[in-house]
Amino acid sequence: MEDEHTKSVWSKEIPVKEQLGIFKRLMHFVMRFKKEMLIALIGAFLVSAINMLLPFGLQYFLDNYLVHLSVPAQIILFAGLLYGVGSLIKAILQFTYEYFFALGSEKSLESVRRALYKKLHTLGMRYFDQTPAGSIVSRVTNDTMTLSNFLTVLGSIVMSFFSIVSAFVAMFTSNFVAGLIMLAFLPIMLFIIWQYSKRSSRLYRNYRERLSRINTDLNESIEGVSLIQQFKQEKRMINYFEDENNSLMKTRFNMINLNSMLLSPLTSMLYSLALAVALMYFGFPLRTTFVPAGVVYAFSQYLSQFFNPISTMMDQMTLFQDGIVAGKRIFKILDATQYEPKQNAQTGLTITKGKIEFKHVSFSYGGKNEILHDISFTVNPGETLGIVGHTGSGKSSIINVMMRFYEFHKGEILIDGVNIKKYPKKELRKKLGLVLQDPFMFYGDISSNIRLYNRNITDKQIKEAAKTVQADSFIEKMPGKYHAKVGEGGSELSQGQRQLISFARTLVSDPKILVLDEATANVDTETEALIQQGLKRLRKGRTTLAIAHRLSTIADADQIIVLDKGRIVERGTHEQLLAQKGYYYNLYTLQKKQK
Ligand SMILES: Nc1ncnc2c1ncn2[C@@H]1O[C@H](COP(=O)(O)OP(=O)(O)OP(=O)(O)O)[C@@H](O)[C@H]1O
Repeated sequence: MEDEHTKSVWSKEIPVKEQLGIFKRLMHFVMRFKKEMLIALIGAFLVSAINMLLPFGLQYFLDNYLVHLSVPAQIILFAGLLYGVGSLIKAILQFTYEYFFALGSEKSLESVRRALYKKLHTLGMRYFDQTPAGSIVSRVTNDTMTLSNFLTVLGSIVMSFFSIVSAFVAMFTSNFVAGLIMLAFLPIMLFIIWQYSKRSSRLYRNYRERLSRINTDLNESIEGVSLIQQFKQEKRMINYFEDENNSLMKTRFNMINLNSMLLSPLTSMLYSLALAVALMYFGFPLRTTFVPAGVVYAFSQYLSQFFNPISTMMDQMTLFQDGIVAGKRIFKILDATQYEPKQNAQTGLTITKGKIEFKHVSFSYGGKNEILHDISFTVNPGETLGIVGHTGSGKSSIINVMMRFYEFHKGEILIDGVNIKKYPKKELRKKLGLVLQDPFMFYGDISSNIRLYNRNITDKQIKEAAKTVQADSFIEKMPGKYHAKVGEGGSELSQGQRQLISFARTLVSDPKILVLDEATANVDTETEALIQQGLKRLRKGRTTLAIAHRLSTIADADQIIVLDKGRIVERGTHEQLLAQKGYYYNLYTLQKKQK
């Protein structure tokens, strides 16, 4: 999906200086594969040299032998053989150039993709809050593909450059004055290229913008199909799409017009003109010296070696610009600075007991609006802390700072008496188990979703864990059992089943501390009972922070804190809080009435 980020990049022209900067950085990736690129460059150079030599050889043969009526058969044979060998060497060199260039380009692209993916894993939640997932996917896939075109164009530009230079060298060697006359066509060509590039880049930007709008529309109408049908929005959507589609076609049409006017016809007209001028010069009646036919032949070859690459280059100019834009968007990710909160990897500290202390913790997502204010509590090893409060009161935010998804700037969080920031990330992730309301399922099977590709976990352990959290019975009923396929996002599993699998997943990783966002929605009473039992078993012997939407589920918690607008407004056990007849009491009675 294209997005606002995309649009802003397309609608603005990138200043030349910035384009050069992007180009240099892209070349940095390419230069990692110097060996391949150097071989390709030598290949391209030699191909151009042969392109220059072959007509030269033919010119020599024409002027020295073919003009005479009787040419010895050996000479003809030798000339034919020489030309054949030359063409064969050219083909081999062409292959070498293309092969090594493709190899270098693909390796460069692979390294760009790797760098992007690696970078994404260093970025914090803040980055993902601000960047639409669709745009990230499009950066890693589409934009790197666009870079592939860009590199192909780059190769063709190098090749064209060699071809143009060698054509000129050959023309000057063959006939200096004619070469000079042909040089006059160069500024004309450059002028046409300049004019073409100005117009085509504007049209191309326009085209991409419209295409991106169509993509966004399409995406919206697929994702929101139920809403569209429910509110009878089909007609409006179709009309809107038609308008966009029409504009796209018009822009595309303008592009085709420009290309069909400027691209081939103009260059081939100029080529014919140049050829005519050359022929006129060679056949000029007042000439005192005779110009041999071979020279005329070679000249016509050199002229086509000059004009053809120019029209190819013009044709590919938009792809080149496309590559620069793709590069800009890729570097935007590589330069992002919203890193995940830092942990100290050197300390080697381990979490053994699981005591949690929040001391005057305050937190904001963007650094402006404080969401959590002065939060303090202690949870002793093995105890459960229930967190309750209205929607938006800050429950998930407490989990977010506890899990180190976001950095907090005021106060302290201690685990086993040590500042949470001092634990290596690996230790933290190992000892803190997070169970979310709607757990994510990976593409694969049930067992890989429980094991999460940790090879140290045996099948037996998986089954034990599933049994403990009561997931085993439904897994055993599935076709394929523990190897039953799980599609993208686990859509063919019910929410309750996904919950139970995620419990098993957490149980096999055996964390010291559990962080739970309690599941409530859309499960039947039977599954609810299963989930509650599973949770109870999961919590056993572990320190637990649990967000509870249904208060009955944490009635047995050792301590409950009640949040309101990011502050703790009440704390105590279920009974103590009910007796206070405050927020908790009100929430509890409200929920009872709703039942
Ligand atoms: N990623 C985020 N970026 C910016 N603000 C956020 C983000 N997540 C939550 N908030 C804001 O922080 C406040 C607290 O949200 P939080 O999700 O912690 O509430 P909650 O109590 O868990 O709500 P719920 O019960 O609906 O899940 C809300 O005002 C919300 O708009």
